[in-house]
Amino acid sequence: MQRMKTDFLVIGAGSGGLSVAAGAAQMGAKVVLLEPGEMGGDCLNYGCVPSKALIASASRAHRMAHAEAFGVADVAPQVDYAAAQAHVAETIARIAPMDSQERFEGFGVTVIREAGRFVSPTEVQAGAHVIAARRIVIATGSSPFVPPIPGLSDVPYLTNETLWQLRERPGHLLVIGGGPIGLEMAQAHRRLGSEVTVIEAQRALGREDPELAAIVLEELRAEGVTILEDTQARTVRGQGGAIEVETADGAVHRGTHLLVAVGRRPNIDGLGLDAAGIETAQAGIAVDEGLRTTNRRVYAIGDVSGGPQFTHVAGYHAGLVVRNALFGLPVKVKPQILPRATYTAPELAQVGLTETEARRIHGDRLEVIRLPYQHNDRAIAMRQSAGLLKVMVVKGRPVGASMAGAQAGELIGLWALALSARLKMSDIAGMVVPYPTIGELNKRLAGTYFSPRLFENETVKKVVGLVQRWLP
Ligand SMILES: Cc1cc2nc3c(=O)[nH]c(=O)nc-3n(C[C@H](O)[C@H](O)[C@H](O)COP(=O)(O)OP(=O)(O)OC[C@H]3O[C@@H](n4cnc5c(N)ncnc54)[C@H](O)[C@@H]3O)c2cc1C
Ligand SMILES: NC(=O)c1ccc[n+]([C@@H]2O[C@H](COP(=O)([O-])OP(=O)(O)OC[C@H]3O[C@@H](n4cnc5c(N)ncnc54)[C@H](O)[C@@H]3O)[C@@H](O)[C@H]2O)c1
Repeated sequence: MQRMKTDFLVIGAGSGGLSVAAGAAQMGAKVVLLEPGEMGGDCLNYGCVPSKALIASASRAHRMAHAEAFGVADVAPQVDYAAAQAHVAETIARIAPMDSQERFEGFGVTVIREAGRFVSPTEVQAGAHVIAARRIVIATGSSPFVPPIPGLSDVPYLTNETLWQLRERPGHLLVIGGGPIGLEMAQAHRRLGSEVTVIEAQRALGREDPELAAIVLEELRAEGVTILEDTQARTVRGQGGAIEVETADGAVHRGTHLLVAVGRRPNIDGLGLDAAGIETAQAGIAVDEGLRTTNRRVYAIGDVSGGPQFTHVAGYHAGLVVRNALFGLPVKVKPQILPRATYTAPELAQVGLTETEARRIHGDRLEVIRLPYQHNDRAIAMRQSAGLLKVMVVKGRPVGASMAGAQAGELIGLWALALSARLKMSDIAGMVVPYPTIGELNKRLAGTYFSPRLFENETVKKVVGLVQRWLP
């Protein structure tokens, strides 16, 4: 057994762990990083990157098939699914050097390609190494949750870990789960030419503002994705190429392939948390507002800590932990500044409070400012004018923003800044943006907040009248 000592031990080289390791090592700390699987974790290898690459292929196919309105003849795209998956693999390969062992060793990080397991409150065993560390960061992420549906384990099913190995296009893809994974992949496959049926036990995109989710669901349905809501998958049977899902209403849905996307479970098995006095909660490792576990020397970040499961959240957690552990600065997670986006077309994005949450918290003080995309010249030119922005405002400051429409994932960035920097609506209204851009929607929405105050205000009218009388 080889014994080592370090300042920082990071368990898991995904979005969160890599950010901690890079930050801490480049600021002079001694860092050991453990990873038994692929460097880069879920996001690079099985999540964000492959899904967005496949969505890009699907978007190309869709545009070819829907060009006529622009004066360009529609063509039926000849989809080579294996080549689309090769594009996915190439995208991963192009990004992988950023997360590679070599790059991190270049920062001075000791990378050990083994799984870590606590053997005491301050020590972790990884293969033939026992590493004692002053601070330990658990960043082991999450895995697809596979529900105990009778028959599921007897049929070949896909998850986000195996979908990217598929080389034959599914003739009919059945998807259990209408969350972001299910719907992003449902639309991508439909656009690449598969029949797609989504089976959702409750409401599809159930975490989102229902009015905005409806805009996305309407488009997916219009493109031919069958989305069944309030429909629970009860049993699964069949074999590769001929799979049946029976739902609670007794209906039988037949397809060639099955994708299971019903949420995630935290990667805590085999970590030996008991040996370190680390407790778990329902959704993952229990942490306080500063991401410390019940063992004060150990932090948990990213998906395994049970909060919102996004790459940018894992990265944000990493920044807080580095600040706290290296400089002793107090840190606190601010859930209200964390955005999210679902990359369907149209996109769906959220930061801060939804309308329902804001109404519950702020009651009558809440103003909801709405702006449909149909007023945006660029959206009209691109025939992408289906969409809606809603911003929740209290006393002149935004407390939440929700939107569905083209580039919503880009538009939400400004509201994420507004919430984190506590900007006022007047700051957004005062910004000048280039014409014609989709981004003008943000400024125009802020203008909509002020228009009744300026244009329907008798005092303003009197002041203007007076000033005009005195001006030469
Ligand atoms: C299909 C899909 C699409 C997604 N799309 C997006 C998106 O568009 N945008 C977005 O923000 N998020 C997206 N996500 C979520 C995002 O991938 C995760 O939130 C993010 O990867 C979490 O980072 P993490 O560091 O917590 O975990 P991960 O990135 O999963 O890294 C955890 C690492 O820990 C390793 N590990 C596990 N156990 C051990 C152990 N005992 N010892 C050492 N190492 C261990 C794992 O092998 C893994 O490499 C998507 C997820 C999926 C599944
Ligand atoms: N664009 C992005 O940022 C992005 C994309 C994909 C995934 N992610 C992350 O990954 C996480 C996991 O995504 P997900 O879509 O797997 O999970 P999810 O929890 O968001 O959605 C799963 C859905 O499956 C449904 N469900 C559960 N059991 C079912 C059953 N037996 N039959 C039918 N439906 C059932 C649930 O009601 C829920 O709507 C997301 O919450 C998100 O944090 C992010």
